[in-house]
Amino acid sequence: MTAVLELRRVSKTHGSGPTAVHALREIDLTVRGGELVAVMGPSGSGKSTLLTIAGTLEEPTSGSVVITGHDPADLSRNDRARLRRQAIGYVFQDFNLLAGLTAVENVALPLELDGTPVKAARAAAMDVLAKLELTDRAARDPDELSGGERQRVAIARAVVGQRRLLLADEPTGALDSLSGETVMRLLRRSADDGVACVVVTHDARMASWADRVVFLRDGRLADQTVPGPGPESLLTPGDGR
Ligand SMILES: Nc1ncnc2c1ncn2[C@@H]1O[C@H](COP(=O)(O)OP(=O)(O)OP(=O)(O)O)[C@@H](O)[C@H]1O
Repeated sequence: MTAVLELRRVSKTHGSGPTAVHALREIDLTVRGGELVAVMGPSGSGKSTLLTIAGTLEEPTSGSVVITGHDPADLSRNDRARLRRQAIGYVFQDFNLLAGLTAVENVALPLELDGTPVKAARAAAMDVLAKLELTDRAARDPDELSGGERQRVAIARAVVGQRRLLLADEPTGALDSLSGETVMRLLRRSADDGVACVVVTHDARMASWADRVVFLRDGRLADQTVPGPGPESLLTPGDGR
């Protein structure tokens, strides 16, 4: 499969001088369609920064980002916004579902914003919700759903349409382990359908769903492993193996 996301020597520095924070240092990372990559590392190691830069929500201080062959820095504001809407799906820990819109309206929204007629957008949204076994929750408002259901709706919204890249920041963090497994299974299924998925997680069990785990330490890519048969293989990265 071709590369969907390429980070080339990406660095991000906040501020300057002695108080500068080097959130990322010369990160090289390529994620292909069909691949699920987990990003792990201690608090403050740069995981969220990596995700927001990969999602074009923030610009690197140096280095380049290529998404489906485009460097967002070379695109006009409008084209960058289109790339963001059409090619990239985001799942955040706090879901970000809009209150006052039903589940299906939330999922259809990105398509409608992009000009898909309402009826077609709702039909596509219902298809995705059905895949996530949420058909009977489609007409509910977010506050009438459980945490796990809300997270599945957020994933449905992230994958609706022809997204090539799915970025998830601690998508299982607020969930019990059963709901967390469901979310990881969905991300796995998206990857198996050809989407490039990057998921930040603290949880080695969740990372064991990935094809590859990258470890960040102090903004550097410290290690990469392929999950073994059990999650315990991820618990001691970089231990001299
Ligand atoms: N806007 C900002 N201004 C200054 N420093 C920032 C800013 N955003 C992030 N940082 C710093 O950059 C570093 C990396 O932050 P980031 O949020 O990417 O870490 P993380 O690995 O996601 O952490 P956590 O696991 O706690 O969410 C941290 O030291 C953080 O304090």
